[in-house]
Amino acid sequence: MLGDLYQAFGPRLFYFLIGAPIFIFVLSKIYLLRKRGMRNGLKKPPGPKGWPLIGNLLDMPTSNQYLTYMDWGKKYGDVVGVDICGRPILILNSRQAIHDLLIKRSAIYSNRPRMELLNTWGRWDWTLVLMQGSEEMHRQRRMLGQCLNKGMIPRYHAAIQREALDFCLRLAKTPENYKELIDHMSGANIMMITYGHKVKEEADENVERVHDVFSEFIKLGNAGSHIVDFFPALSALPSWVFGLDFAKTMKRLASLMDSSLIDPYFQGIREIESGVAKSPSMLHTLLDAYTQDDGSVEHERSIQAATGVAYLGIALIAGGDTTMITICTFLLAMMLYPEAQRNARAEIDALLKNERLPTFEVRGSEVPAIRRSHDERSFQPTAPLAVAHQSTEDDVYNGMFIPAGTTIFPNTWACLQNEDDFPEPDVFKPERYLDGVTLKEGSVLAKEFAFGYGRRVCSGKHLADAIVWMNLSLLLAAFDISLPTDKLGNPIMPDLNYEYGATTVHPKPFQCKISLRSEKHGELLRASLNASEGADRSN
Ligand code: HEM
Repeated sequence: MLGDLYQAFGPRLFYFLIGAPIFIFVLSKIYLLRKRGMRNGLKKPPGPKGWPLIGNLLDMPTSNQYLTYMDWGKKYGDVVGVDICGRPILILNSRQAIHDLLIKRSAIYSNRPRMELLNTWGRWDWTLVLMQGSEEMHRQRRMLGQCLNKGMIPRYHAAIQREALDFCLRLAKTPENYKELIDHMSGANIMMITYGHKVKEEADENVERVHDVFSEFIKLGNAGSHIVDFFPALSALPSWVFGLDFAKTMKRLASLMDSSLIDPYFQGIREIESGVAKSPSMLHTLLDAYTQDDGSVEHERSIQAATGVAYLGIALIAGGDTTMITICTFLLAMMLYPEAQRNARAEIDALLKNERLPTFEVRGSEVPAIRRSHDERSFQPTAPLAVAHQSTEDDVYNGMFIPAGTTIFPNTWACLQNEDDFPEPDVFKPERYLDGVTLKEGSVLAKEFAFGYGRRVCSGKHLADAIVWMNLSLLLAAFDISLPTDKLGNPIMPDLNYEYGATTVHPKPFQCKISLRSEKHGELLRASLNASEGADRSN
C-alpha cells in the first residue's frame, strides 16, 4: 500500500505526506508537555535557558554529567530545572533538597523514568533497578528485603569472610592482578549468596555472562539518553533503523538478559535438588517462603527476577562493579595517604595484637579505625548521580512547580563535595569521623549517600556494607599498600581522573604495590581460611 502511494505521488510528495503528520505530532506533544510544566503564579525551577522546542537538549553534557550539574548548582541554586523536548528534569545538588523530596516525599518521588530502549529492545523490563512503580516492583523489593535485610546479613558472614580470606591469599601471590581478584571475589560472593552456587576457579559461565551484559550495556552510552527514550513511539520501528551495529548490540543484550533471568535460577534449583548448593542463599529463603503445598512455587517469575537482579549486580549498579570500585578507591587512598594507613593499622594492632585477623565479631566490639576508613566515602562516590528517580504527582517545592513525570537526578557527587559538610572533600580523611572533630553536627556519614535515597534505596545496602567492611579490614590488617616506584625510585602516581560510564565512575587502571606485612600475616590468613572451610564442610 505504501509502495502504491509512493508510485502515485512521487518521492517528494510521498515523504511530505508521511513526514508532516509525524512532525506535527512531535510538535504538539512537546507543546503539551511544556504547557503541563507551567502553573499560574508558580515559578519553574531555575536553570539554563534552552531553545524553543528542543529546550536544553544542546546544553546537556555528554560526559561526567555530575560535574556540569554541580556547576549549574553554583549558578542557579541547589535545585536546577532543565527540559529536553518538553520533558522536565530536576537536578538536586544538595543534601537538603534530596532529603526534602526523595526521602520526606518519597511516596511521590520513587518511580523510575521509563527507559524505553533498555526495557523494550534490551529486555531489561524484569529488572527492579529500572522498574516503574507497580505491584511487581513492590513484590521484588519485598523479596529482596526478606533475604537481605539487616537482620539476615549475619547468616552470610561466614561466606563473606571465606571469600575475603581467599581473595587476600590470592592477592598475596599475584598482587598485580588485584582488579581481577576483586572481581572474582565479588562474583563468588554474589553467586554464593544469591544461589548457593560455588563459582569455578577459572571462567565460571555465570560470571562471564554478567561481564558480557556489562560490555554490551556500556556500548549504549548513557542509559536513558537515546532518542527512543525521549520518543517511546519510535520503539515500534525495527532497531536496525538506528544502525546495524546498534541492532546487533540490542539483540545480543536481549538474549543475554533472557538467559540471566532463567539460567542461573534453574541451575540453582538443580544444585539444591542434588544437594550441591550451599545454604543459606536468597534462593533457599525464597523457595522456602513461596513453595506451596502442591509443590508449585508462587510468584516464581518474581523470584527469578529478584535473584536475577542481585546476580546481575555483579557488574552493574547493584553489586560487584560498585564493590570493585569501592575497594579500588580504598587501595588508591591507602597508597596516597600512608599516614591514614599507619594510624588505622596501629589501632588494629593494639586491639588484635597481630595474633588475630579482623572478623565480624570485632566489628560488633568496634575497631574505630576500620569503621572510620570504611565510613570515609566522600573521597570518591561510586554512583555520582545514583539512579534517576521520577515523580508521580504534581508538586510544589519552595514555590517551584514540579510537574508529575519529572525525572530527578540526585547529585550525590555535589553533596559530597560540599565543603560545609565535608571540609577538604577530595582528601581521604577518616579522622573527620572522630567524634566532634570536623564533621558538623547534624551531618550524615558520607557512606549514607552511597546507596541512594528513599523508597528506591539500594536493596543490597547491608550486604554490600558487610562485604566491603570485611575486605577493607583484612587489607588494612594484613597488607602494606604503597605507591610503586620506577627504576630511579620515583613514585609512580596514579591518574585520579575517574571515568563515568552509564551509572558508576571507574578509576583508570593503576599500579599498586601490595605486599603481606609479614609471613605471620600470611599464616594467619591461611589458618583462618582453613578454619572457615573446615566449618563449612562440617555444616
Ligand atoms: C558498594 C556496593 C553498592 C553500591 C554503592 C550500591 C549503590 C546503589 C545505588 C546508588 C542505587 C540507586 C538507589 C536510588 O535509586 O536512589 C542502587 C540500587 C539498587 N541496588 Fe545497589 N549498590 C551496591 C551493592 C548492591 C548489592 C550487593 C545488591 C544486591 C545484592 C544491590 C542491589 C540493588 C538493587 C536491586 C537496586 C535497585 C533498587 C530499586 O530500584 O528499587 N546493590 N544501588
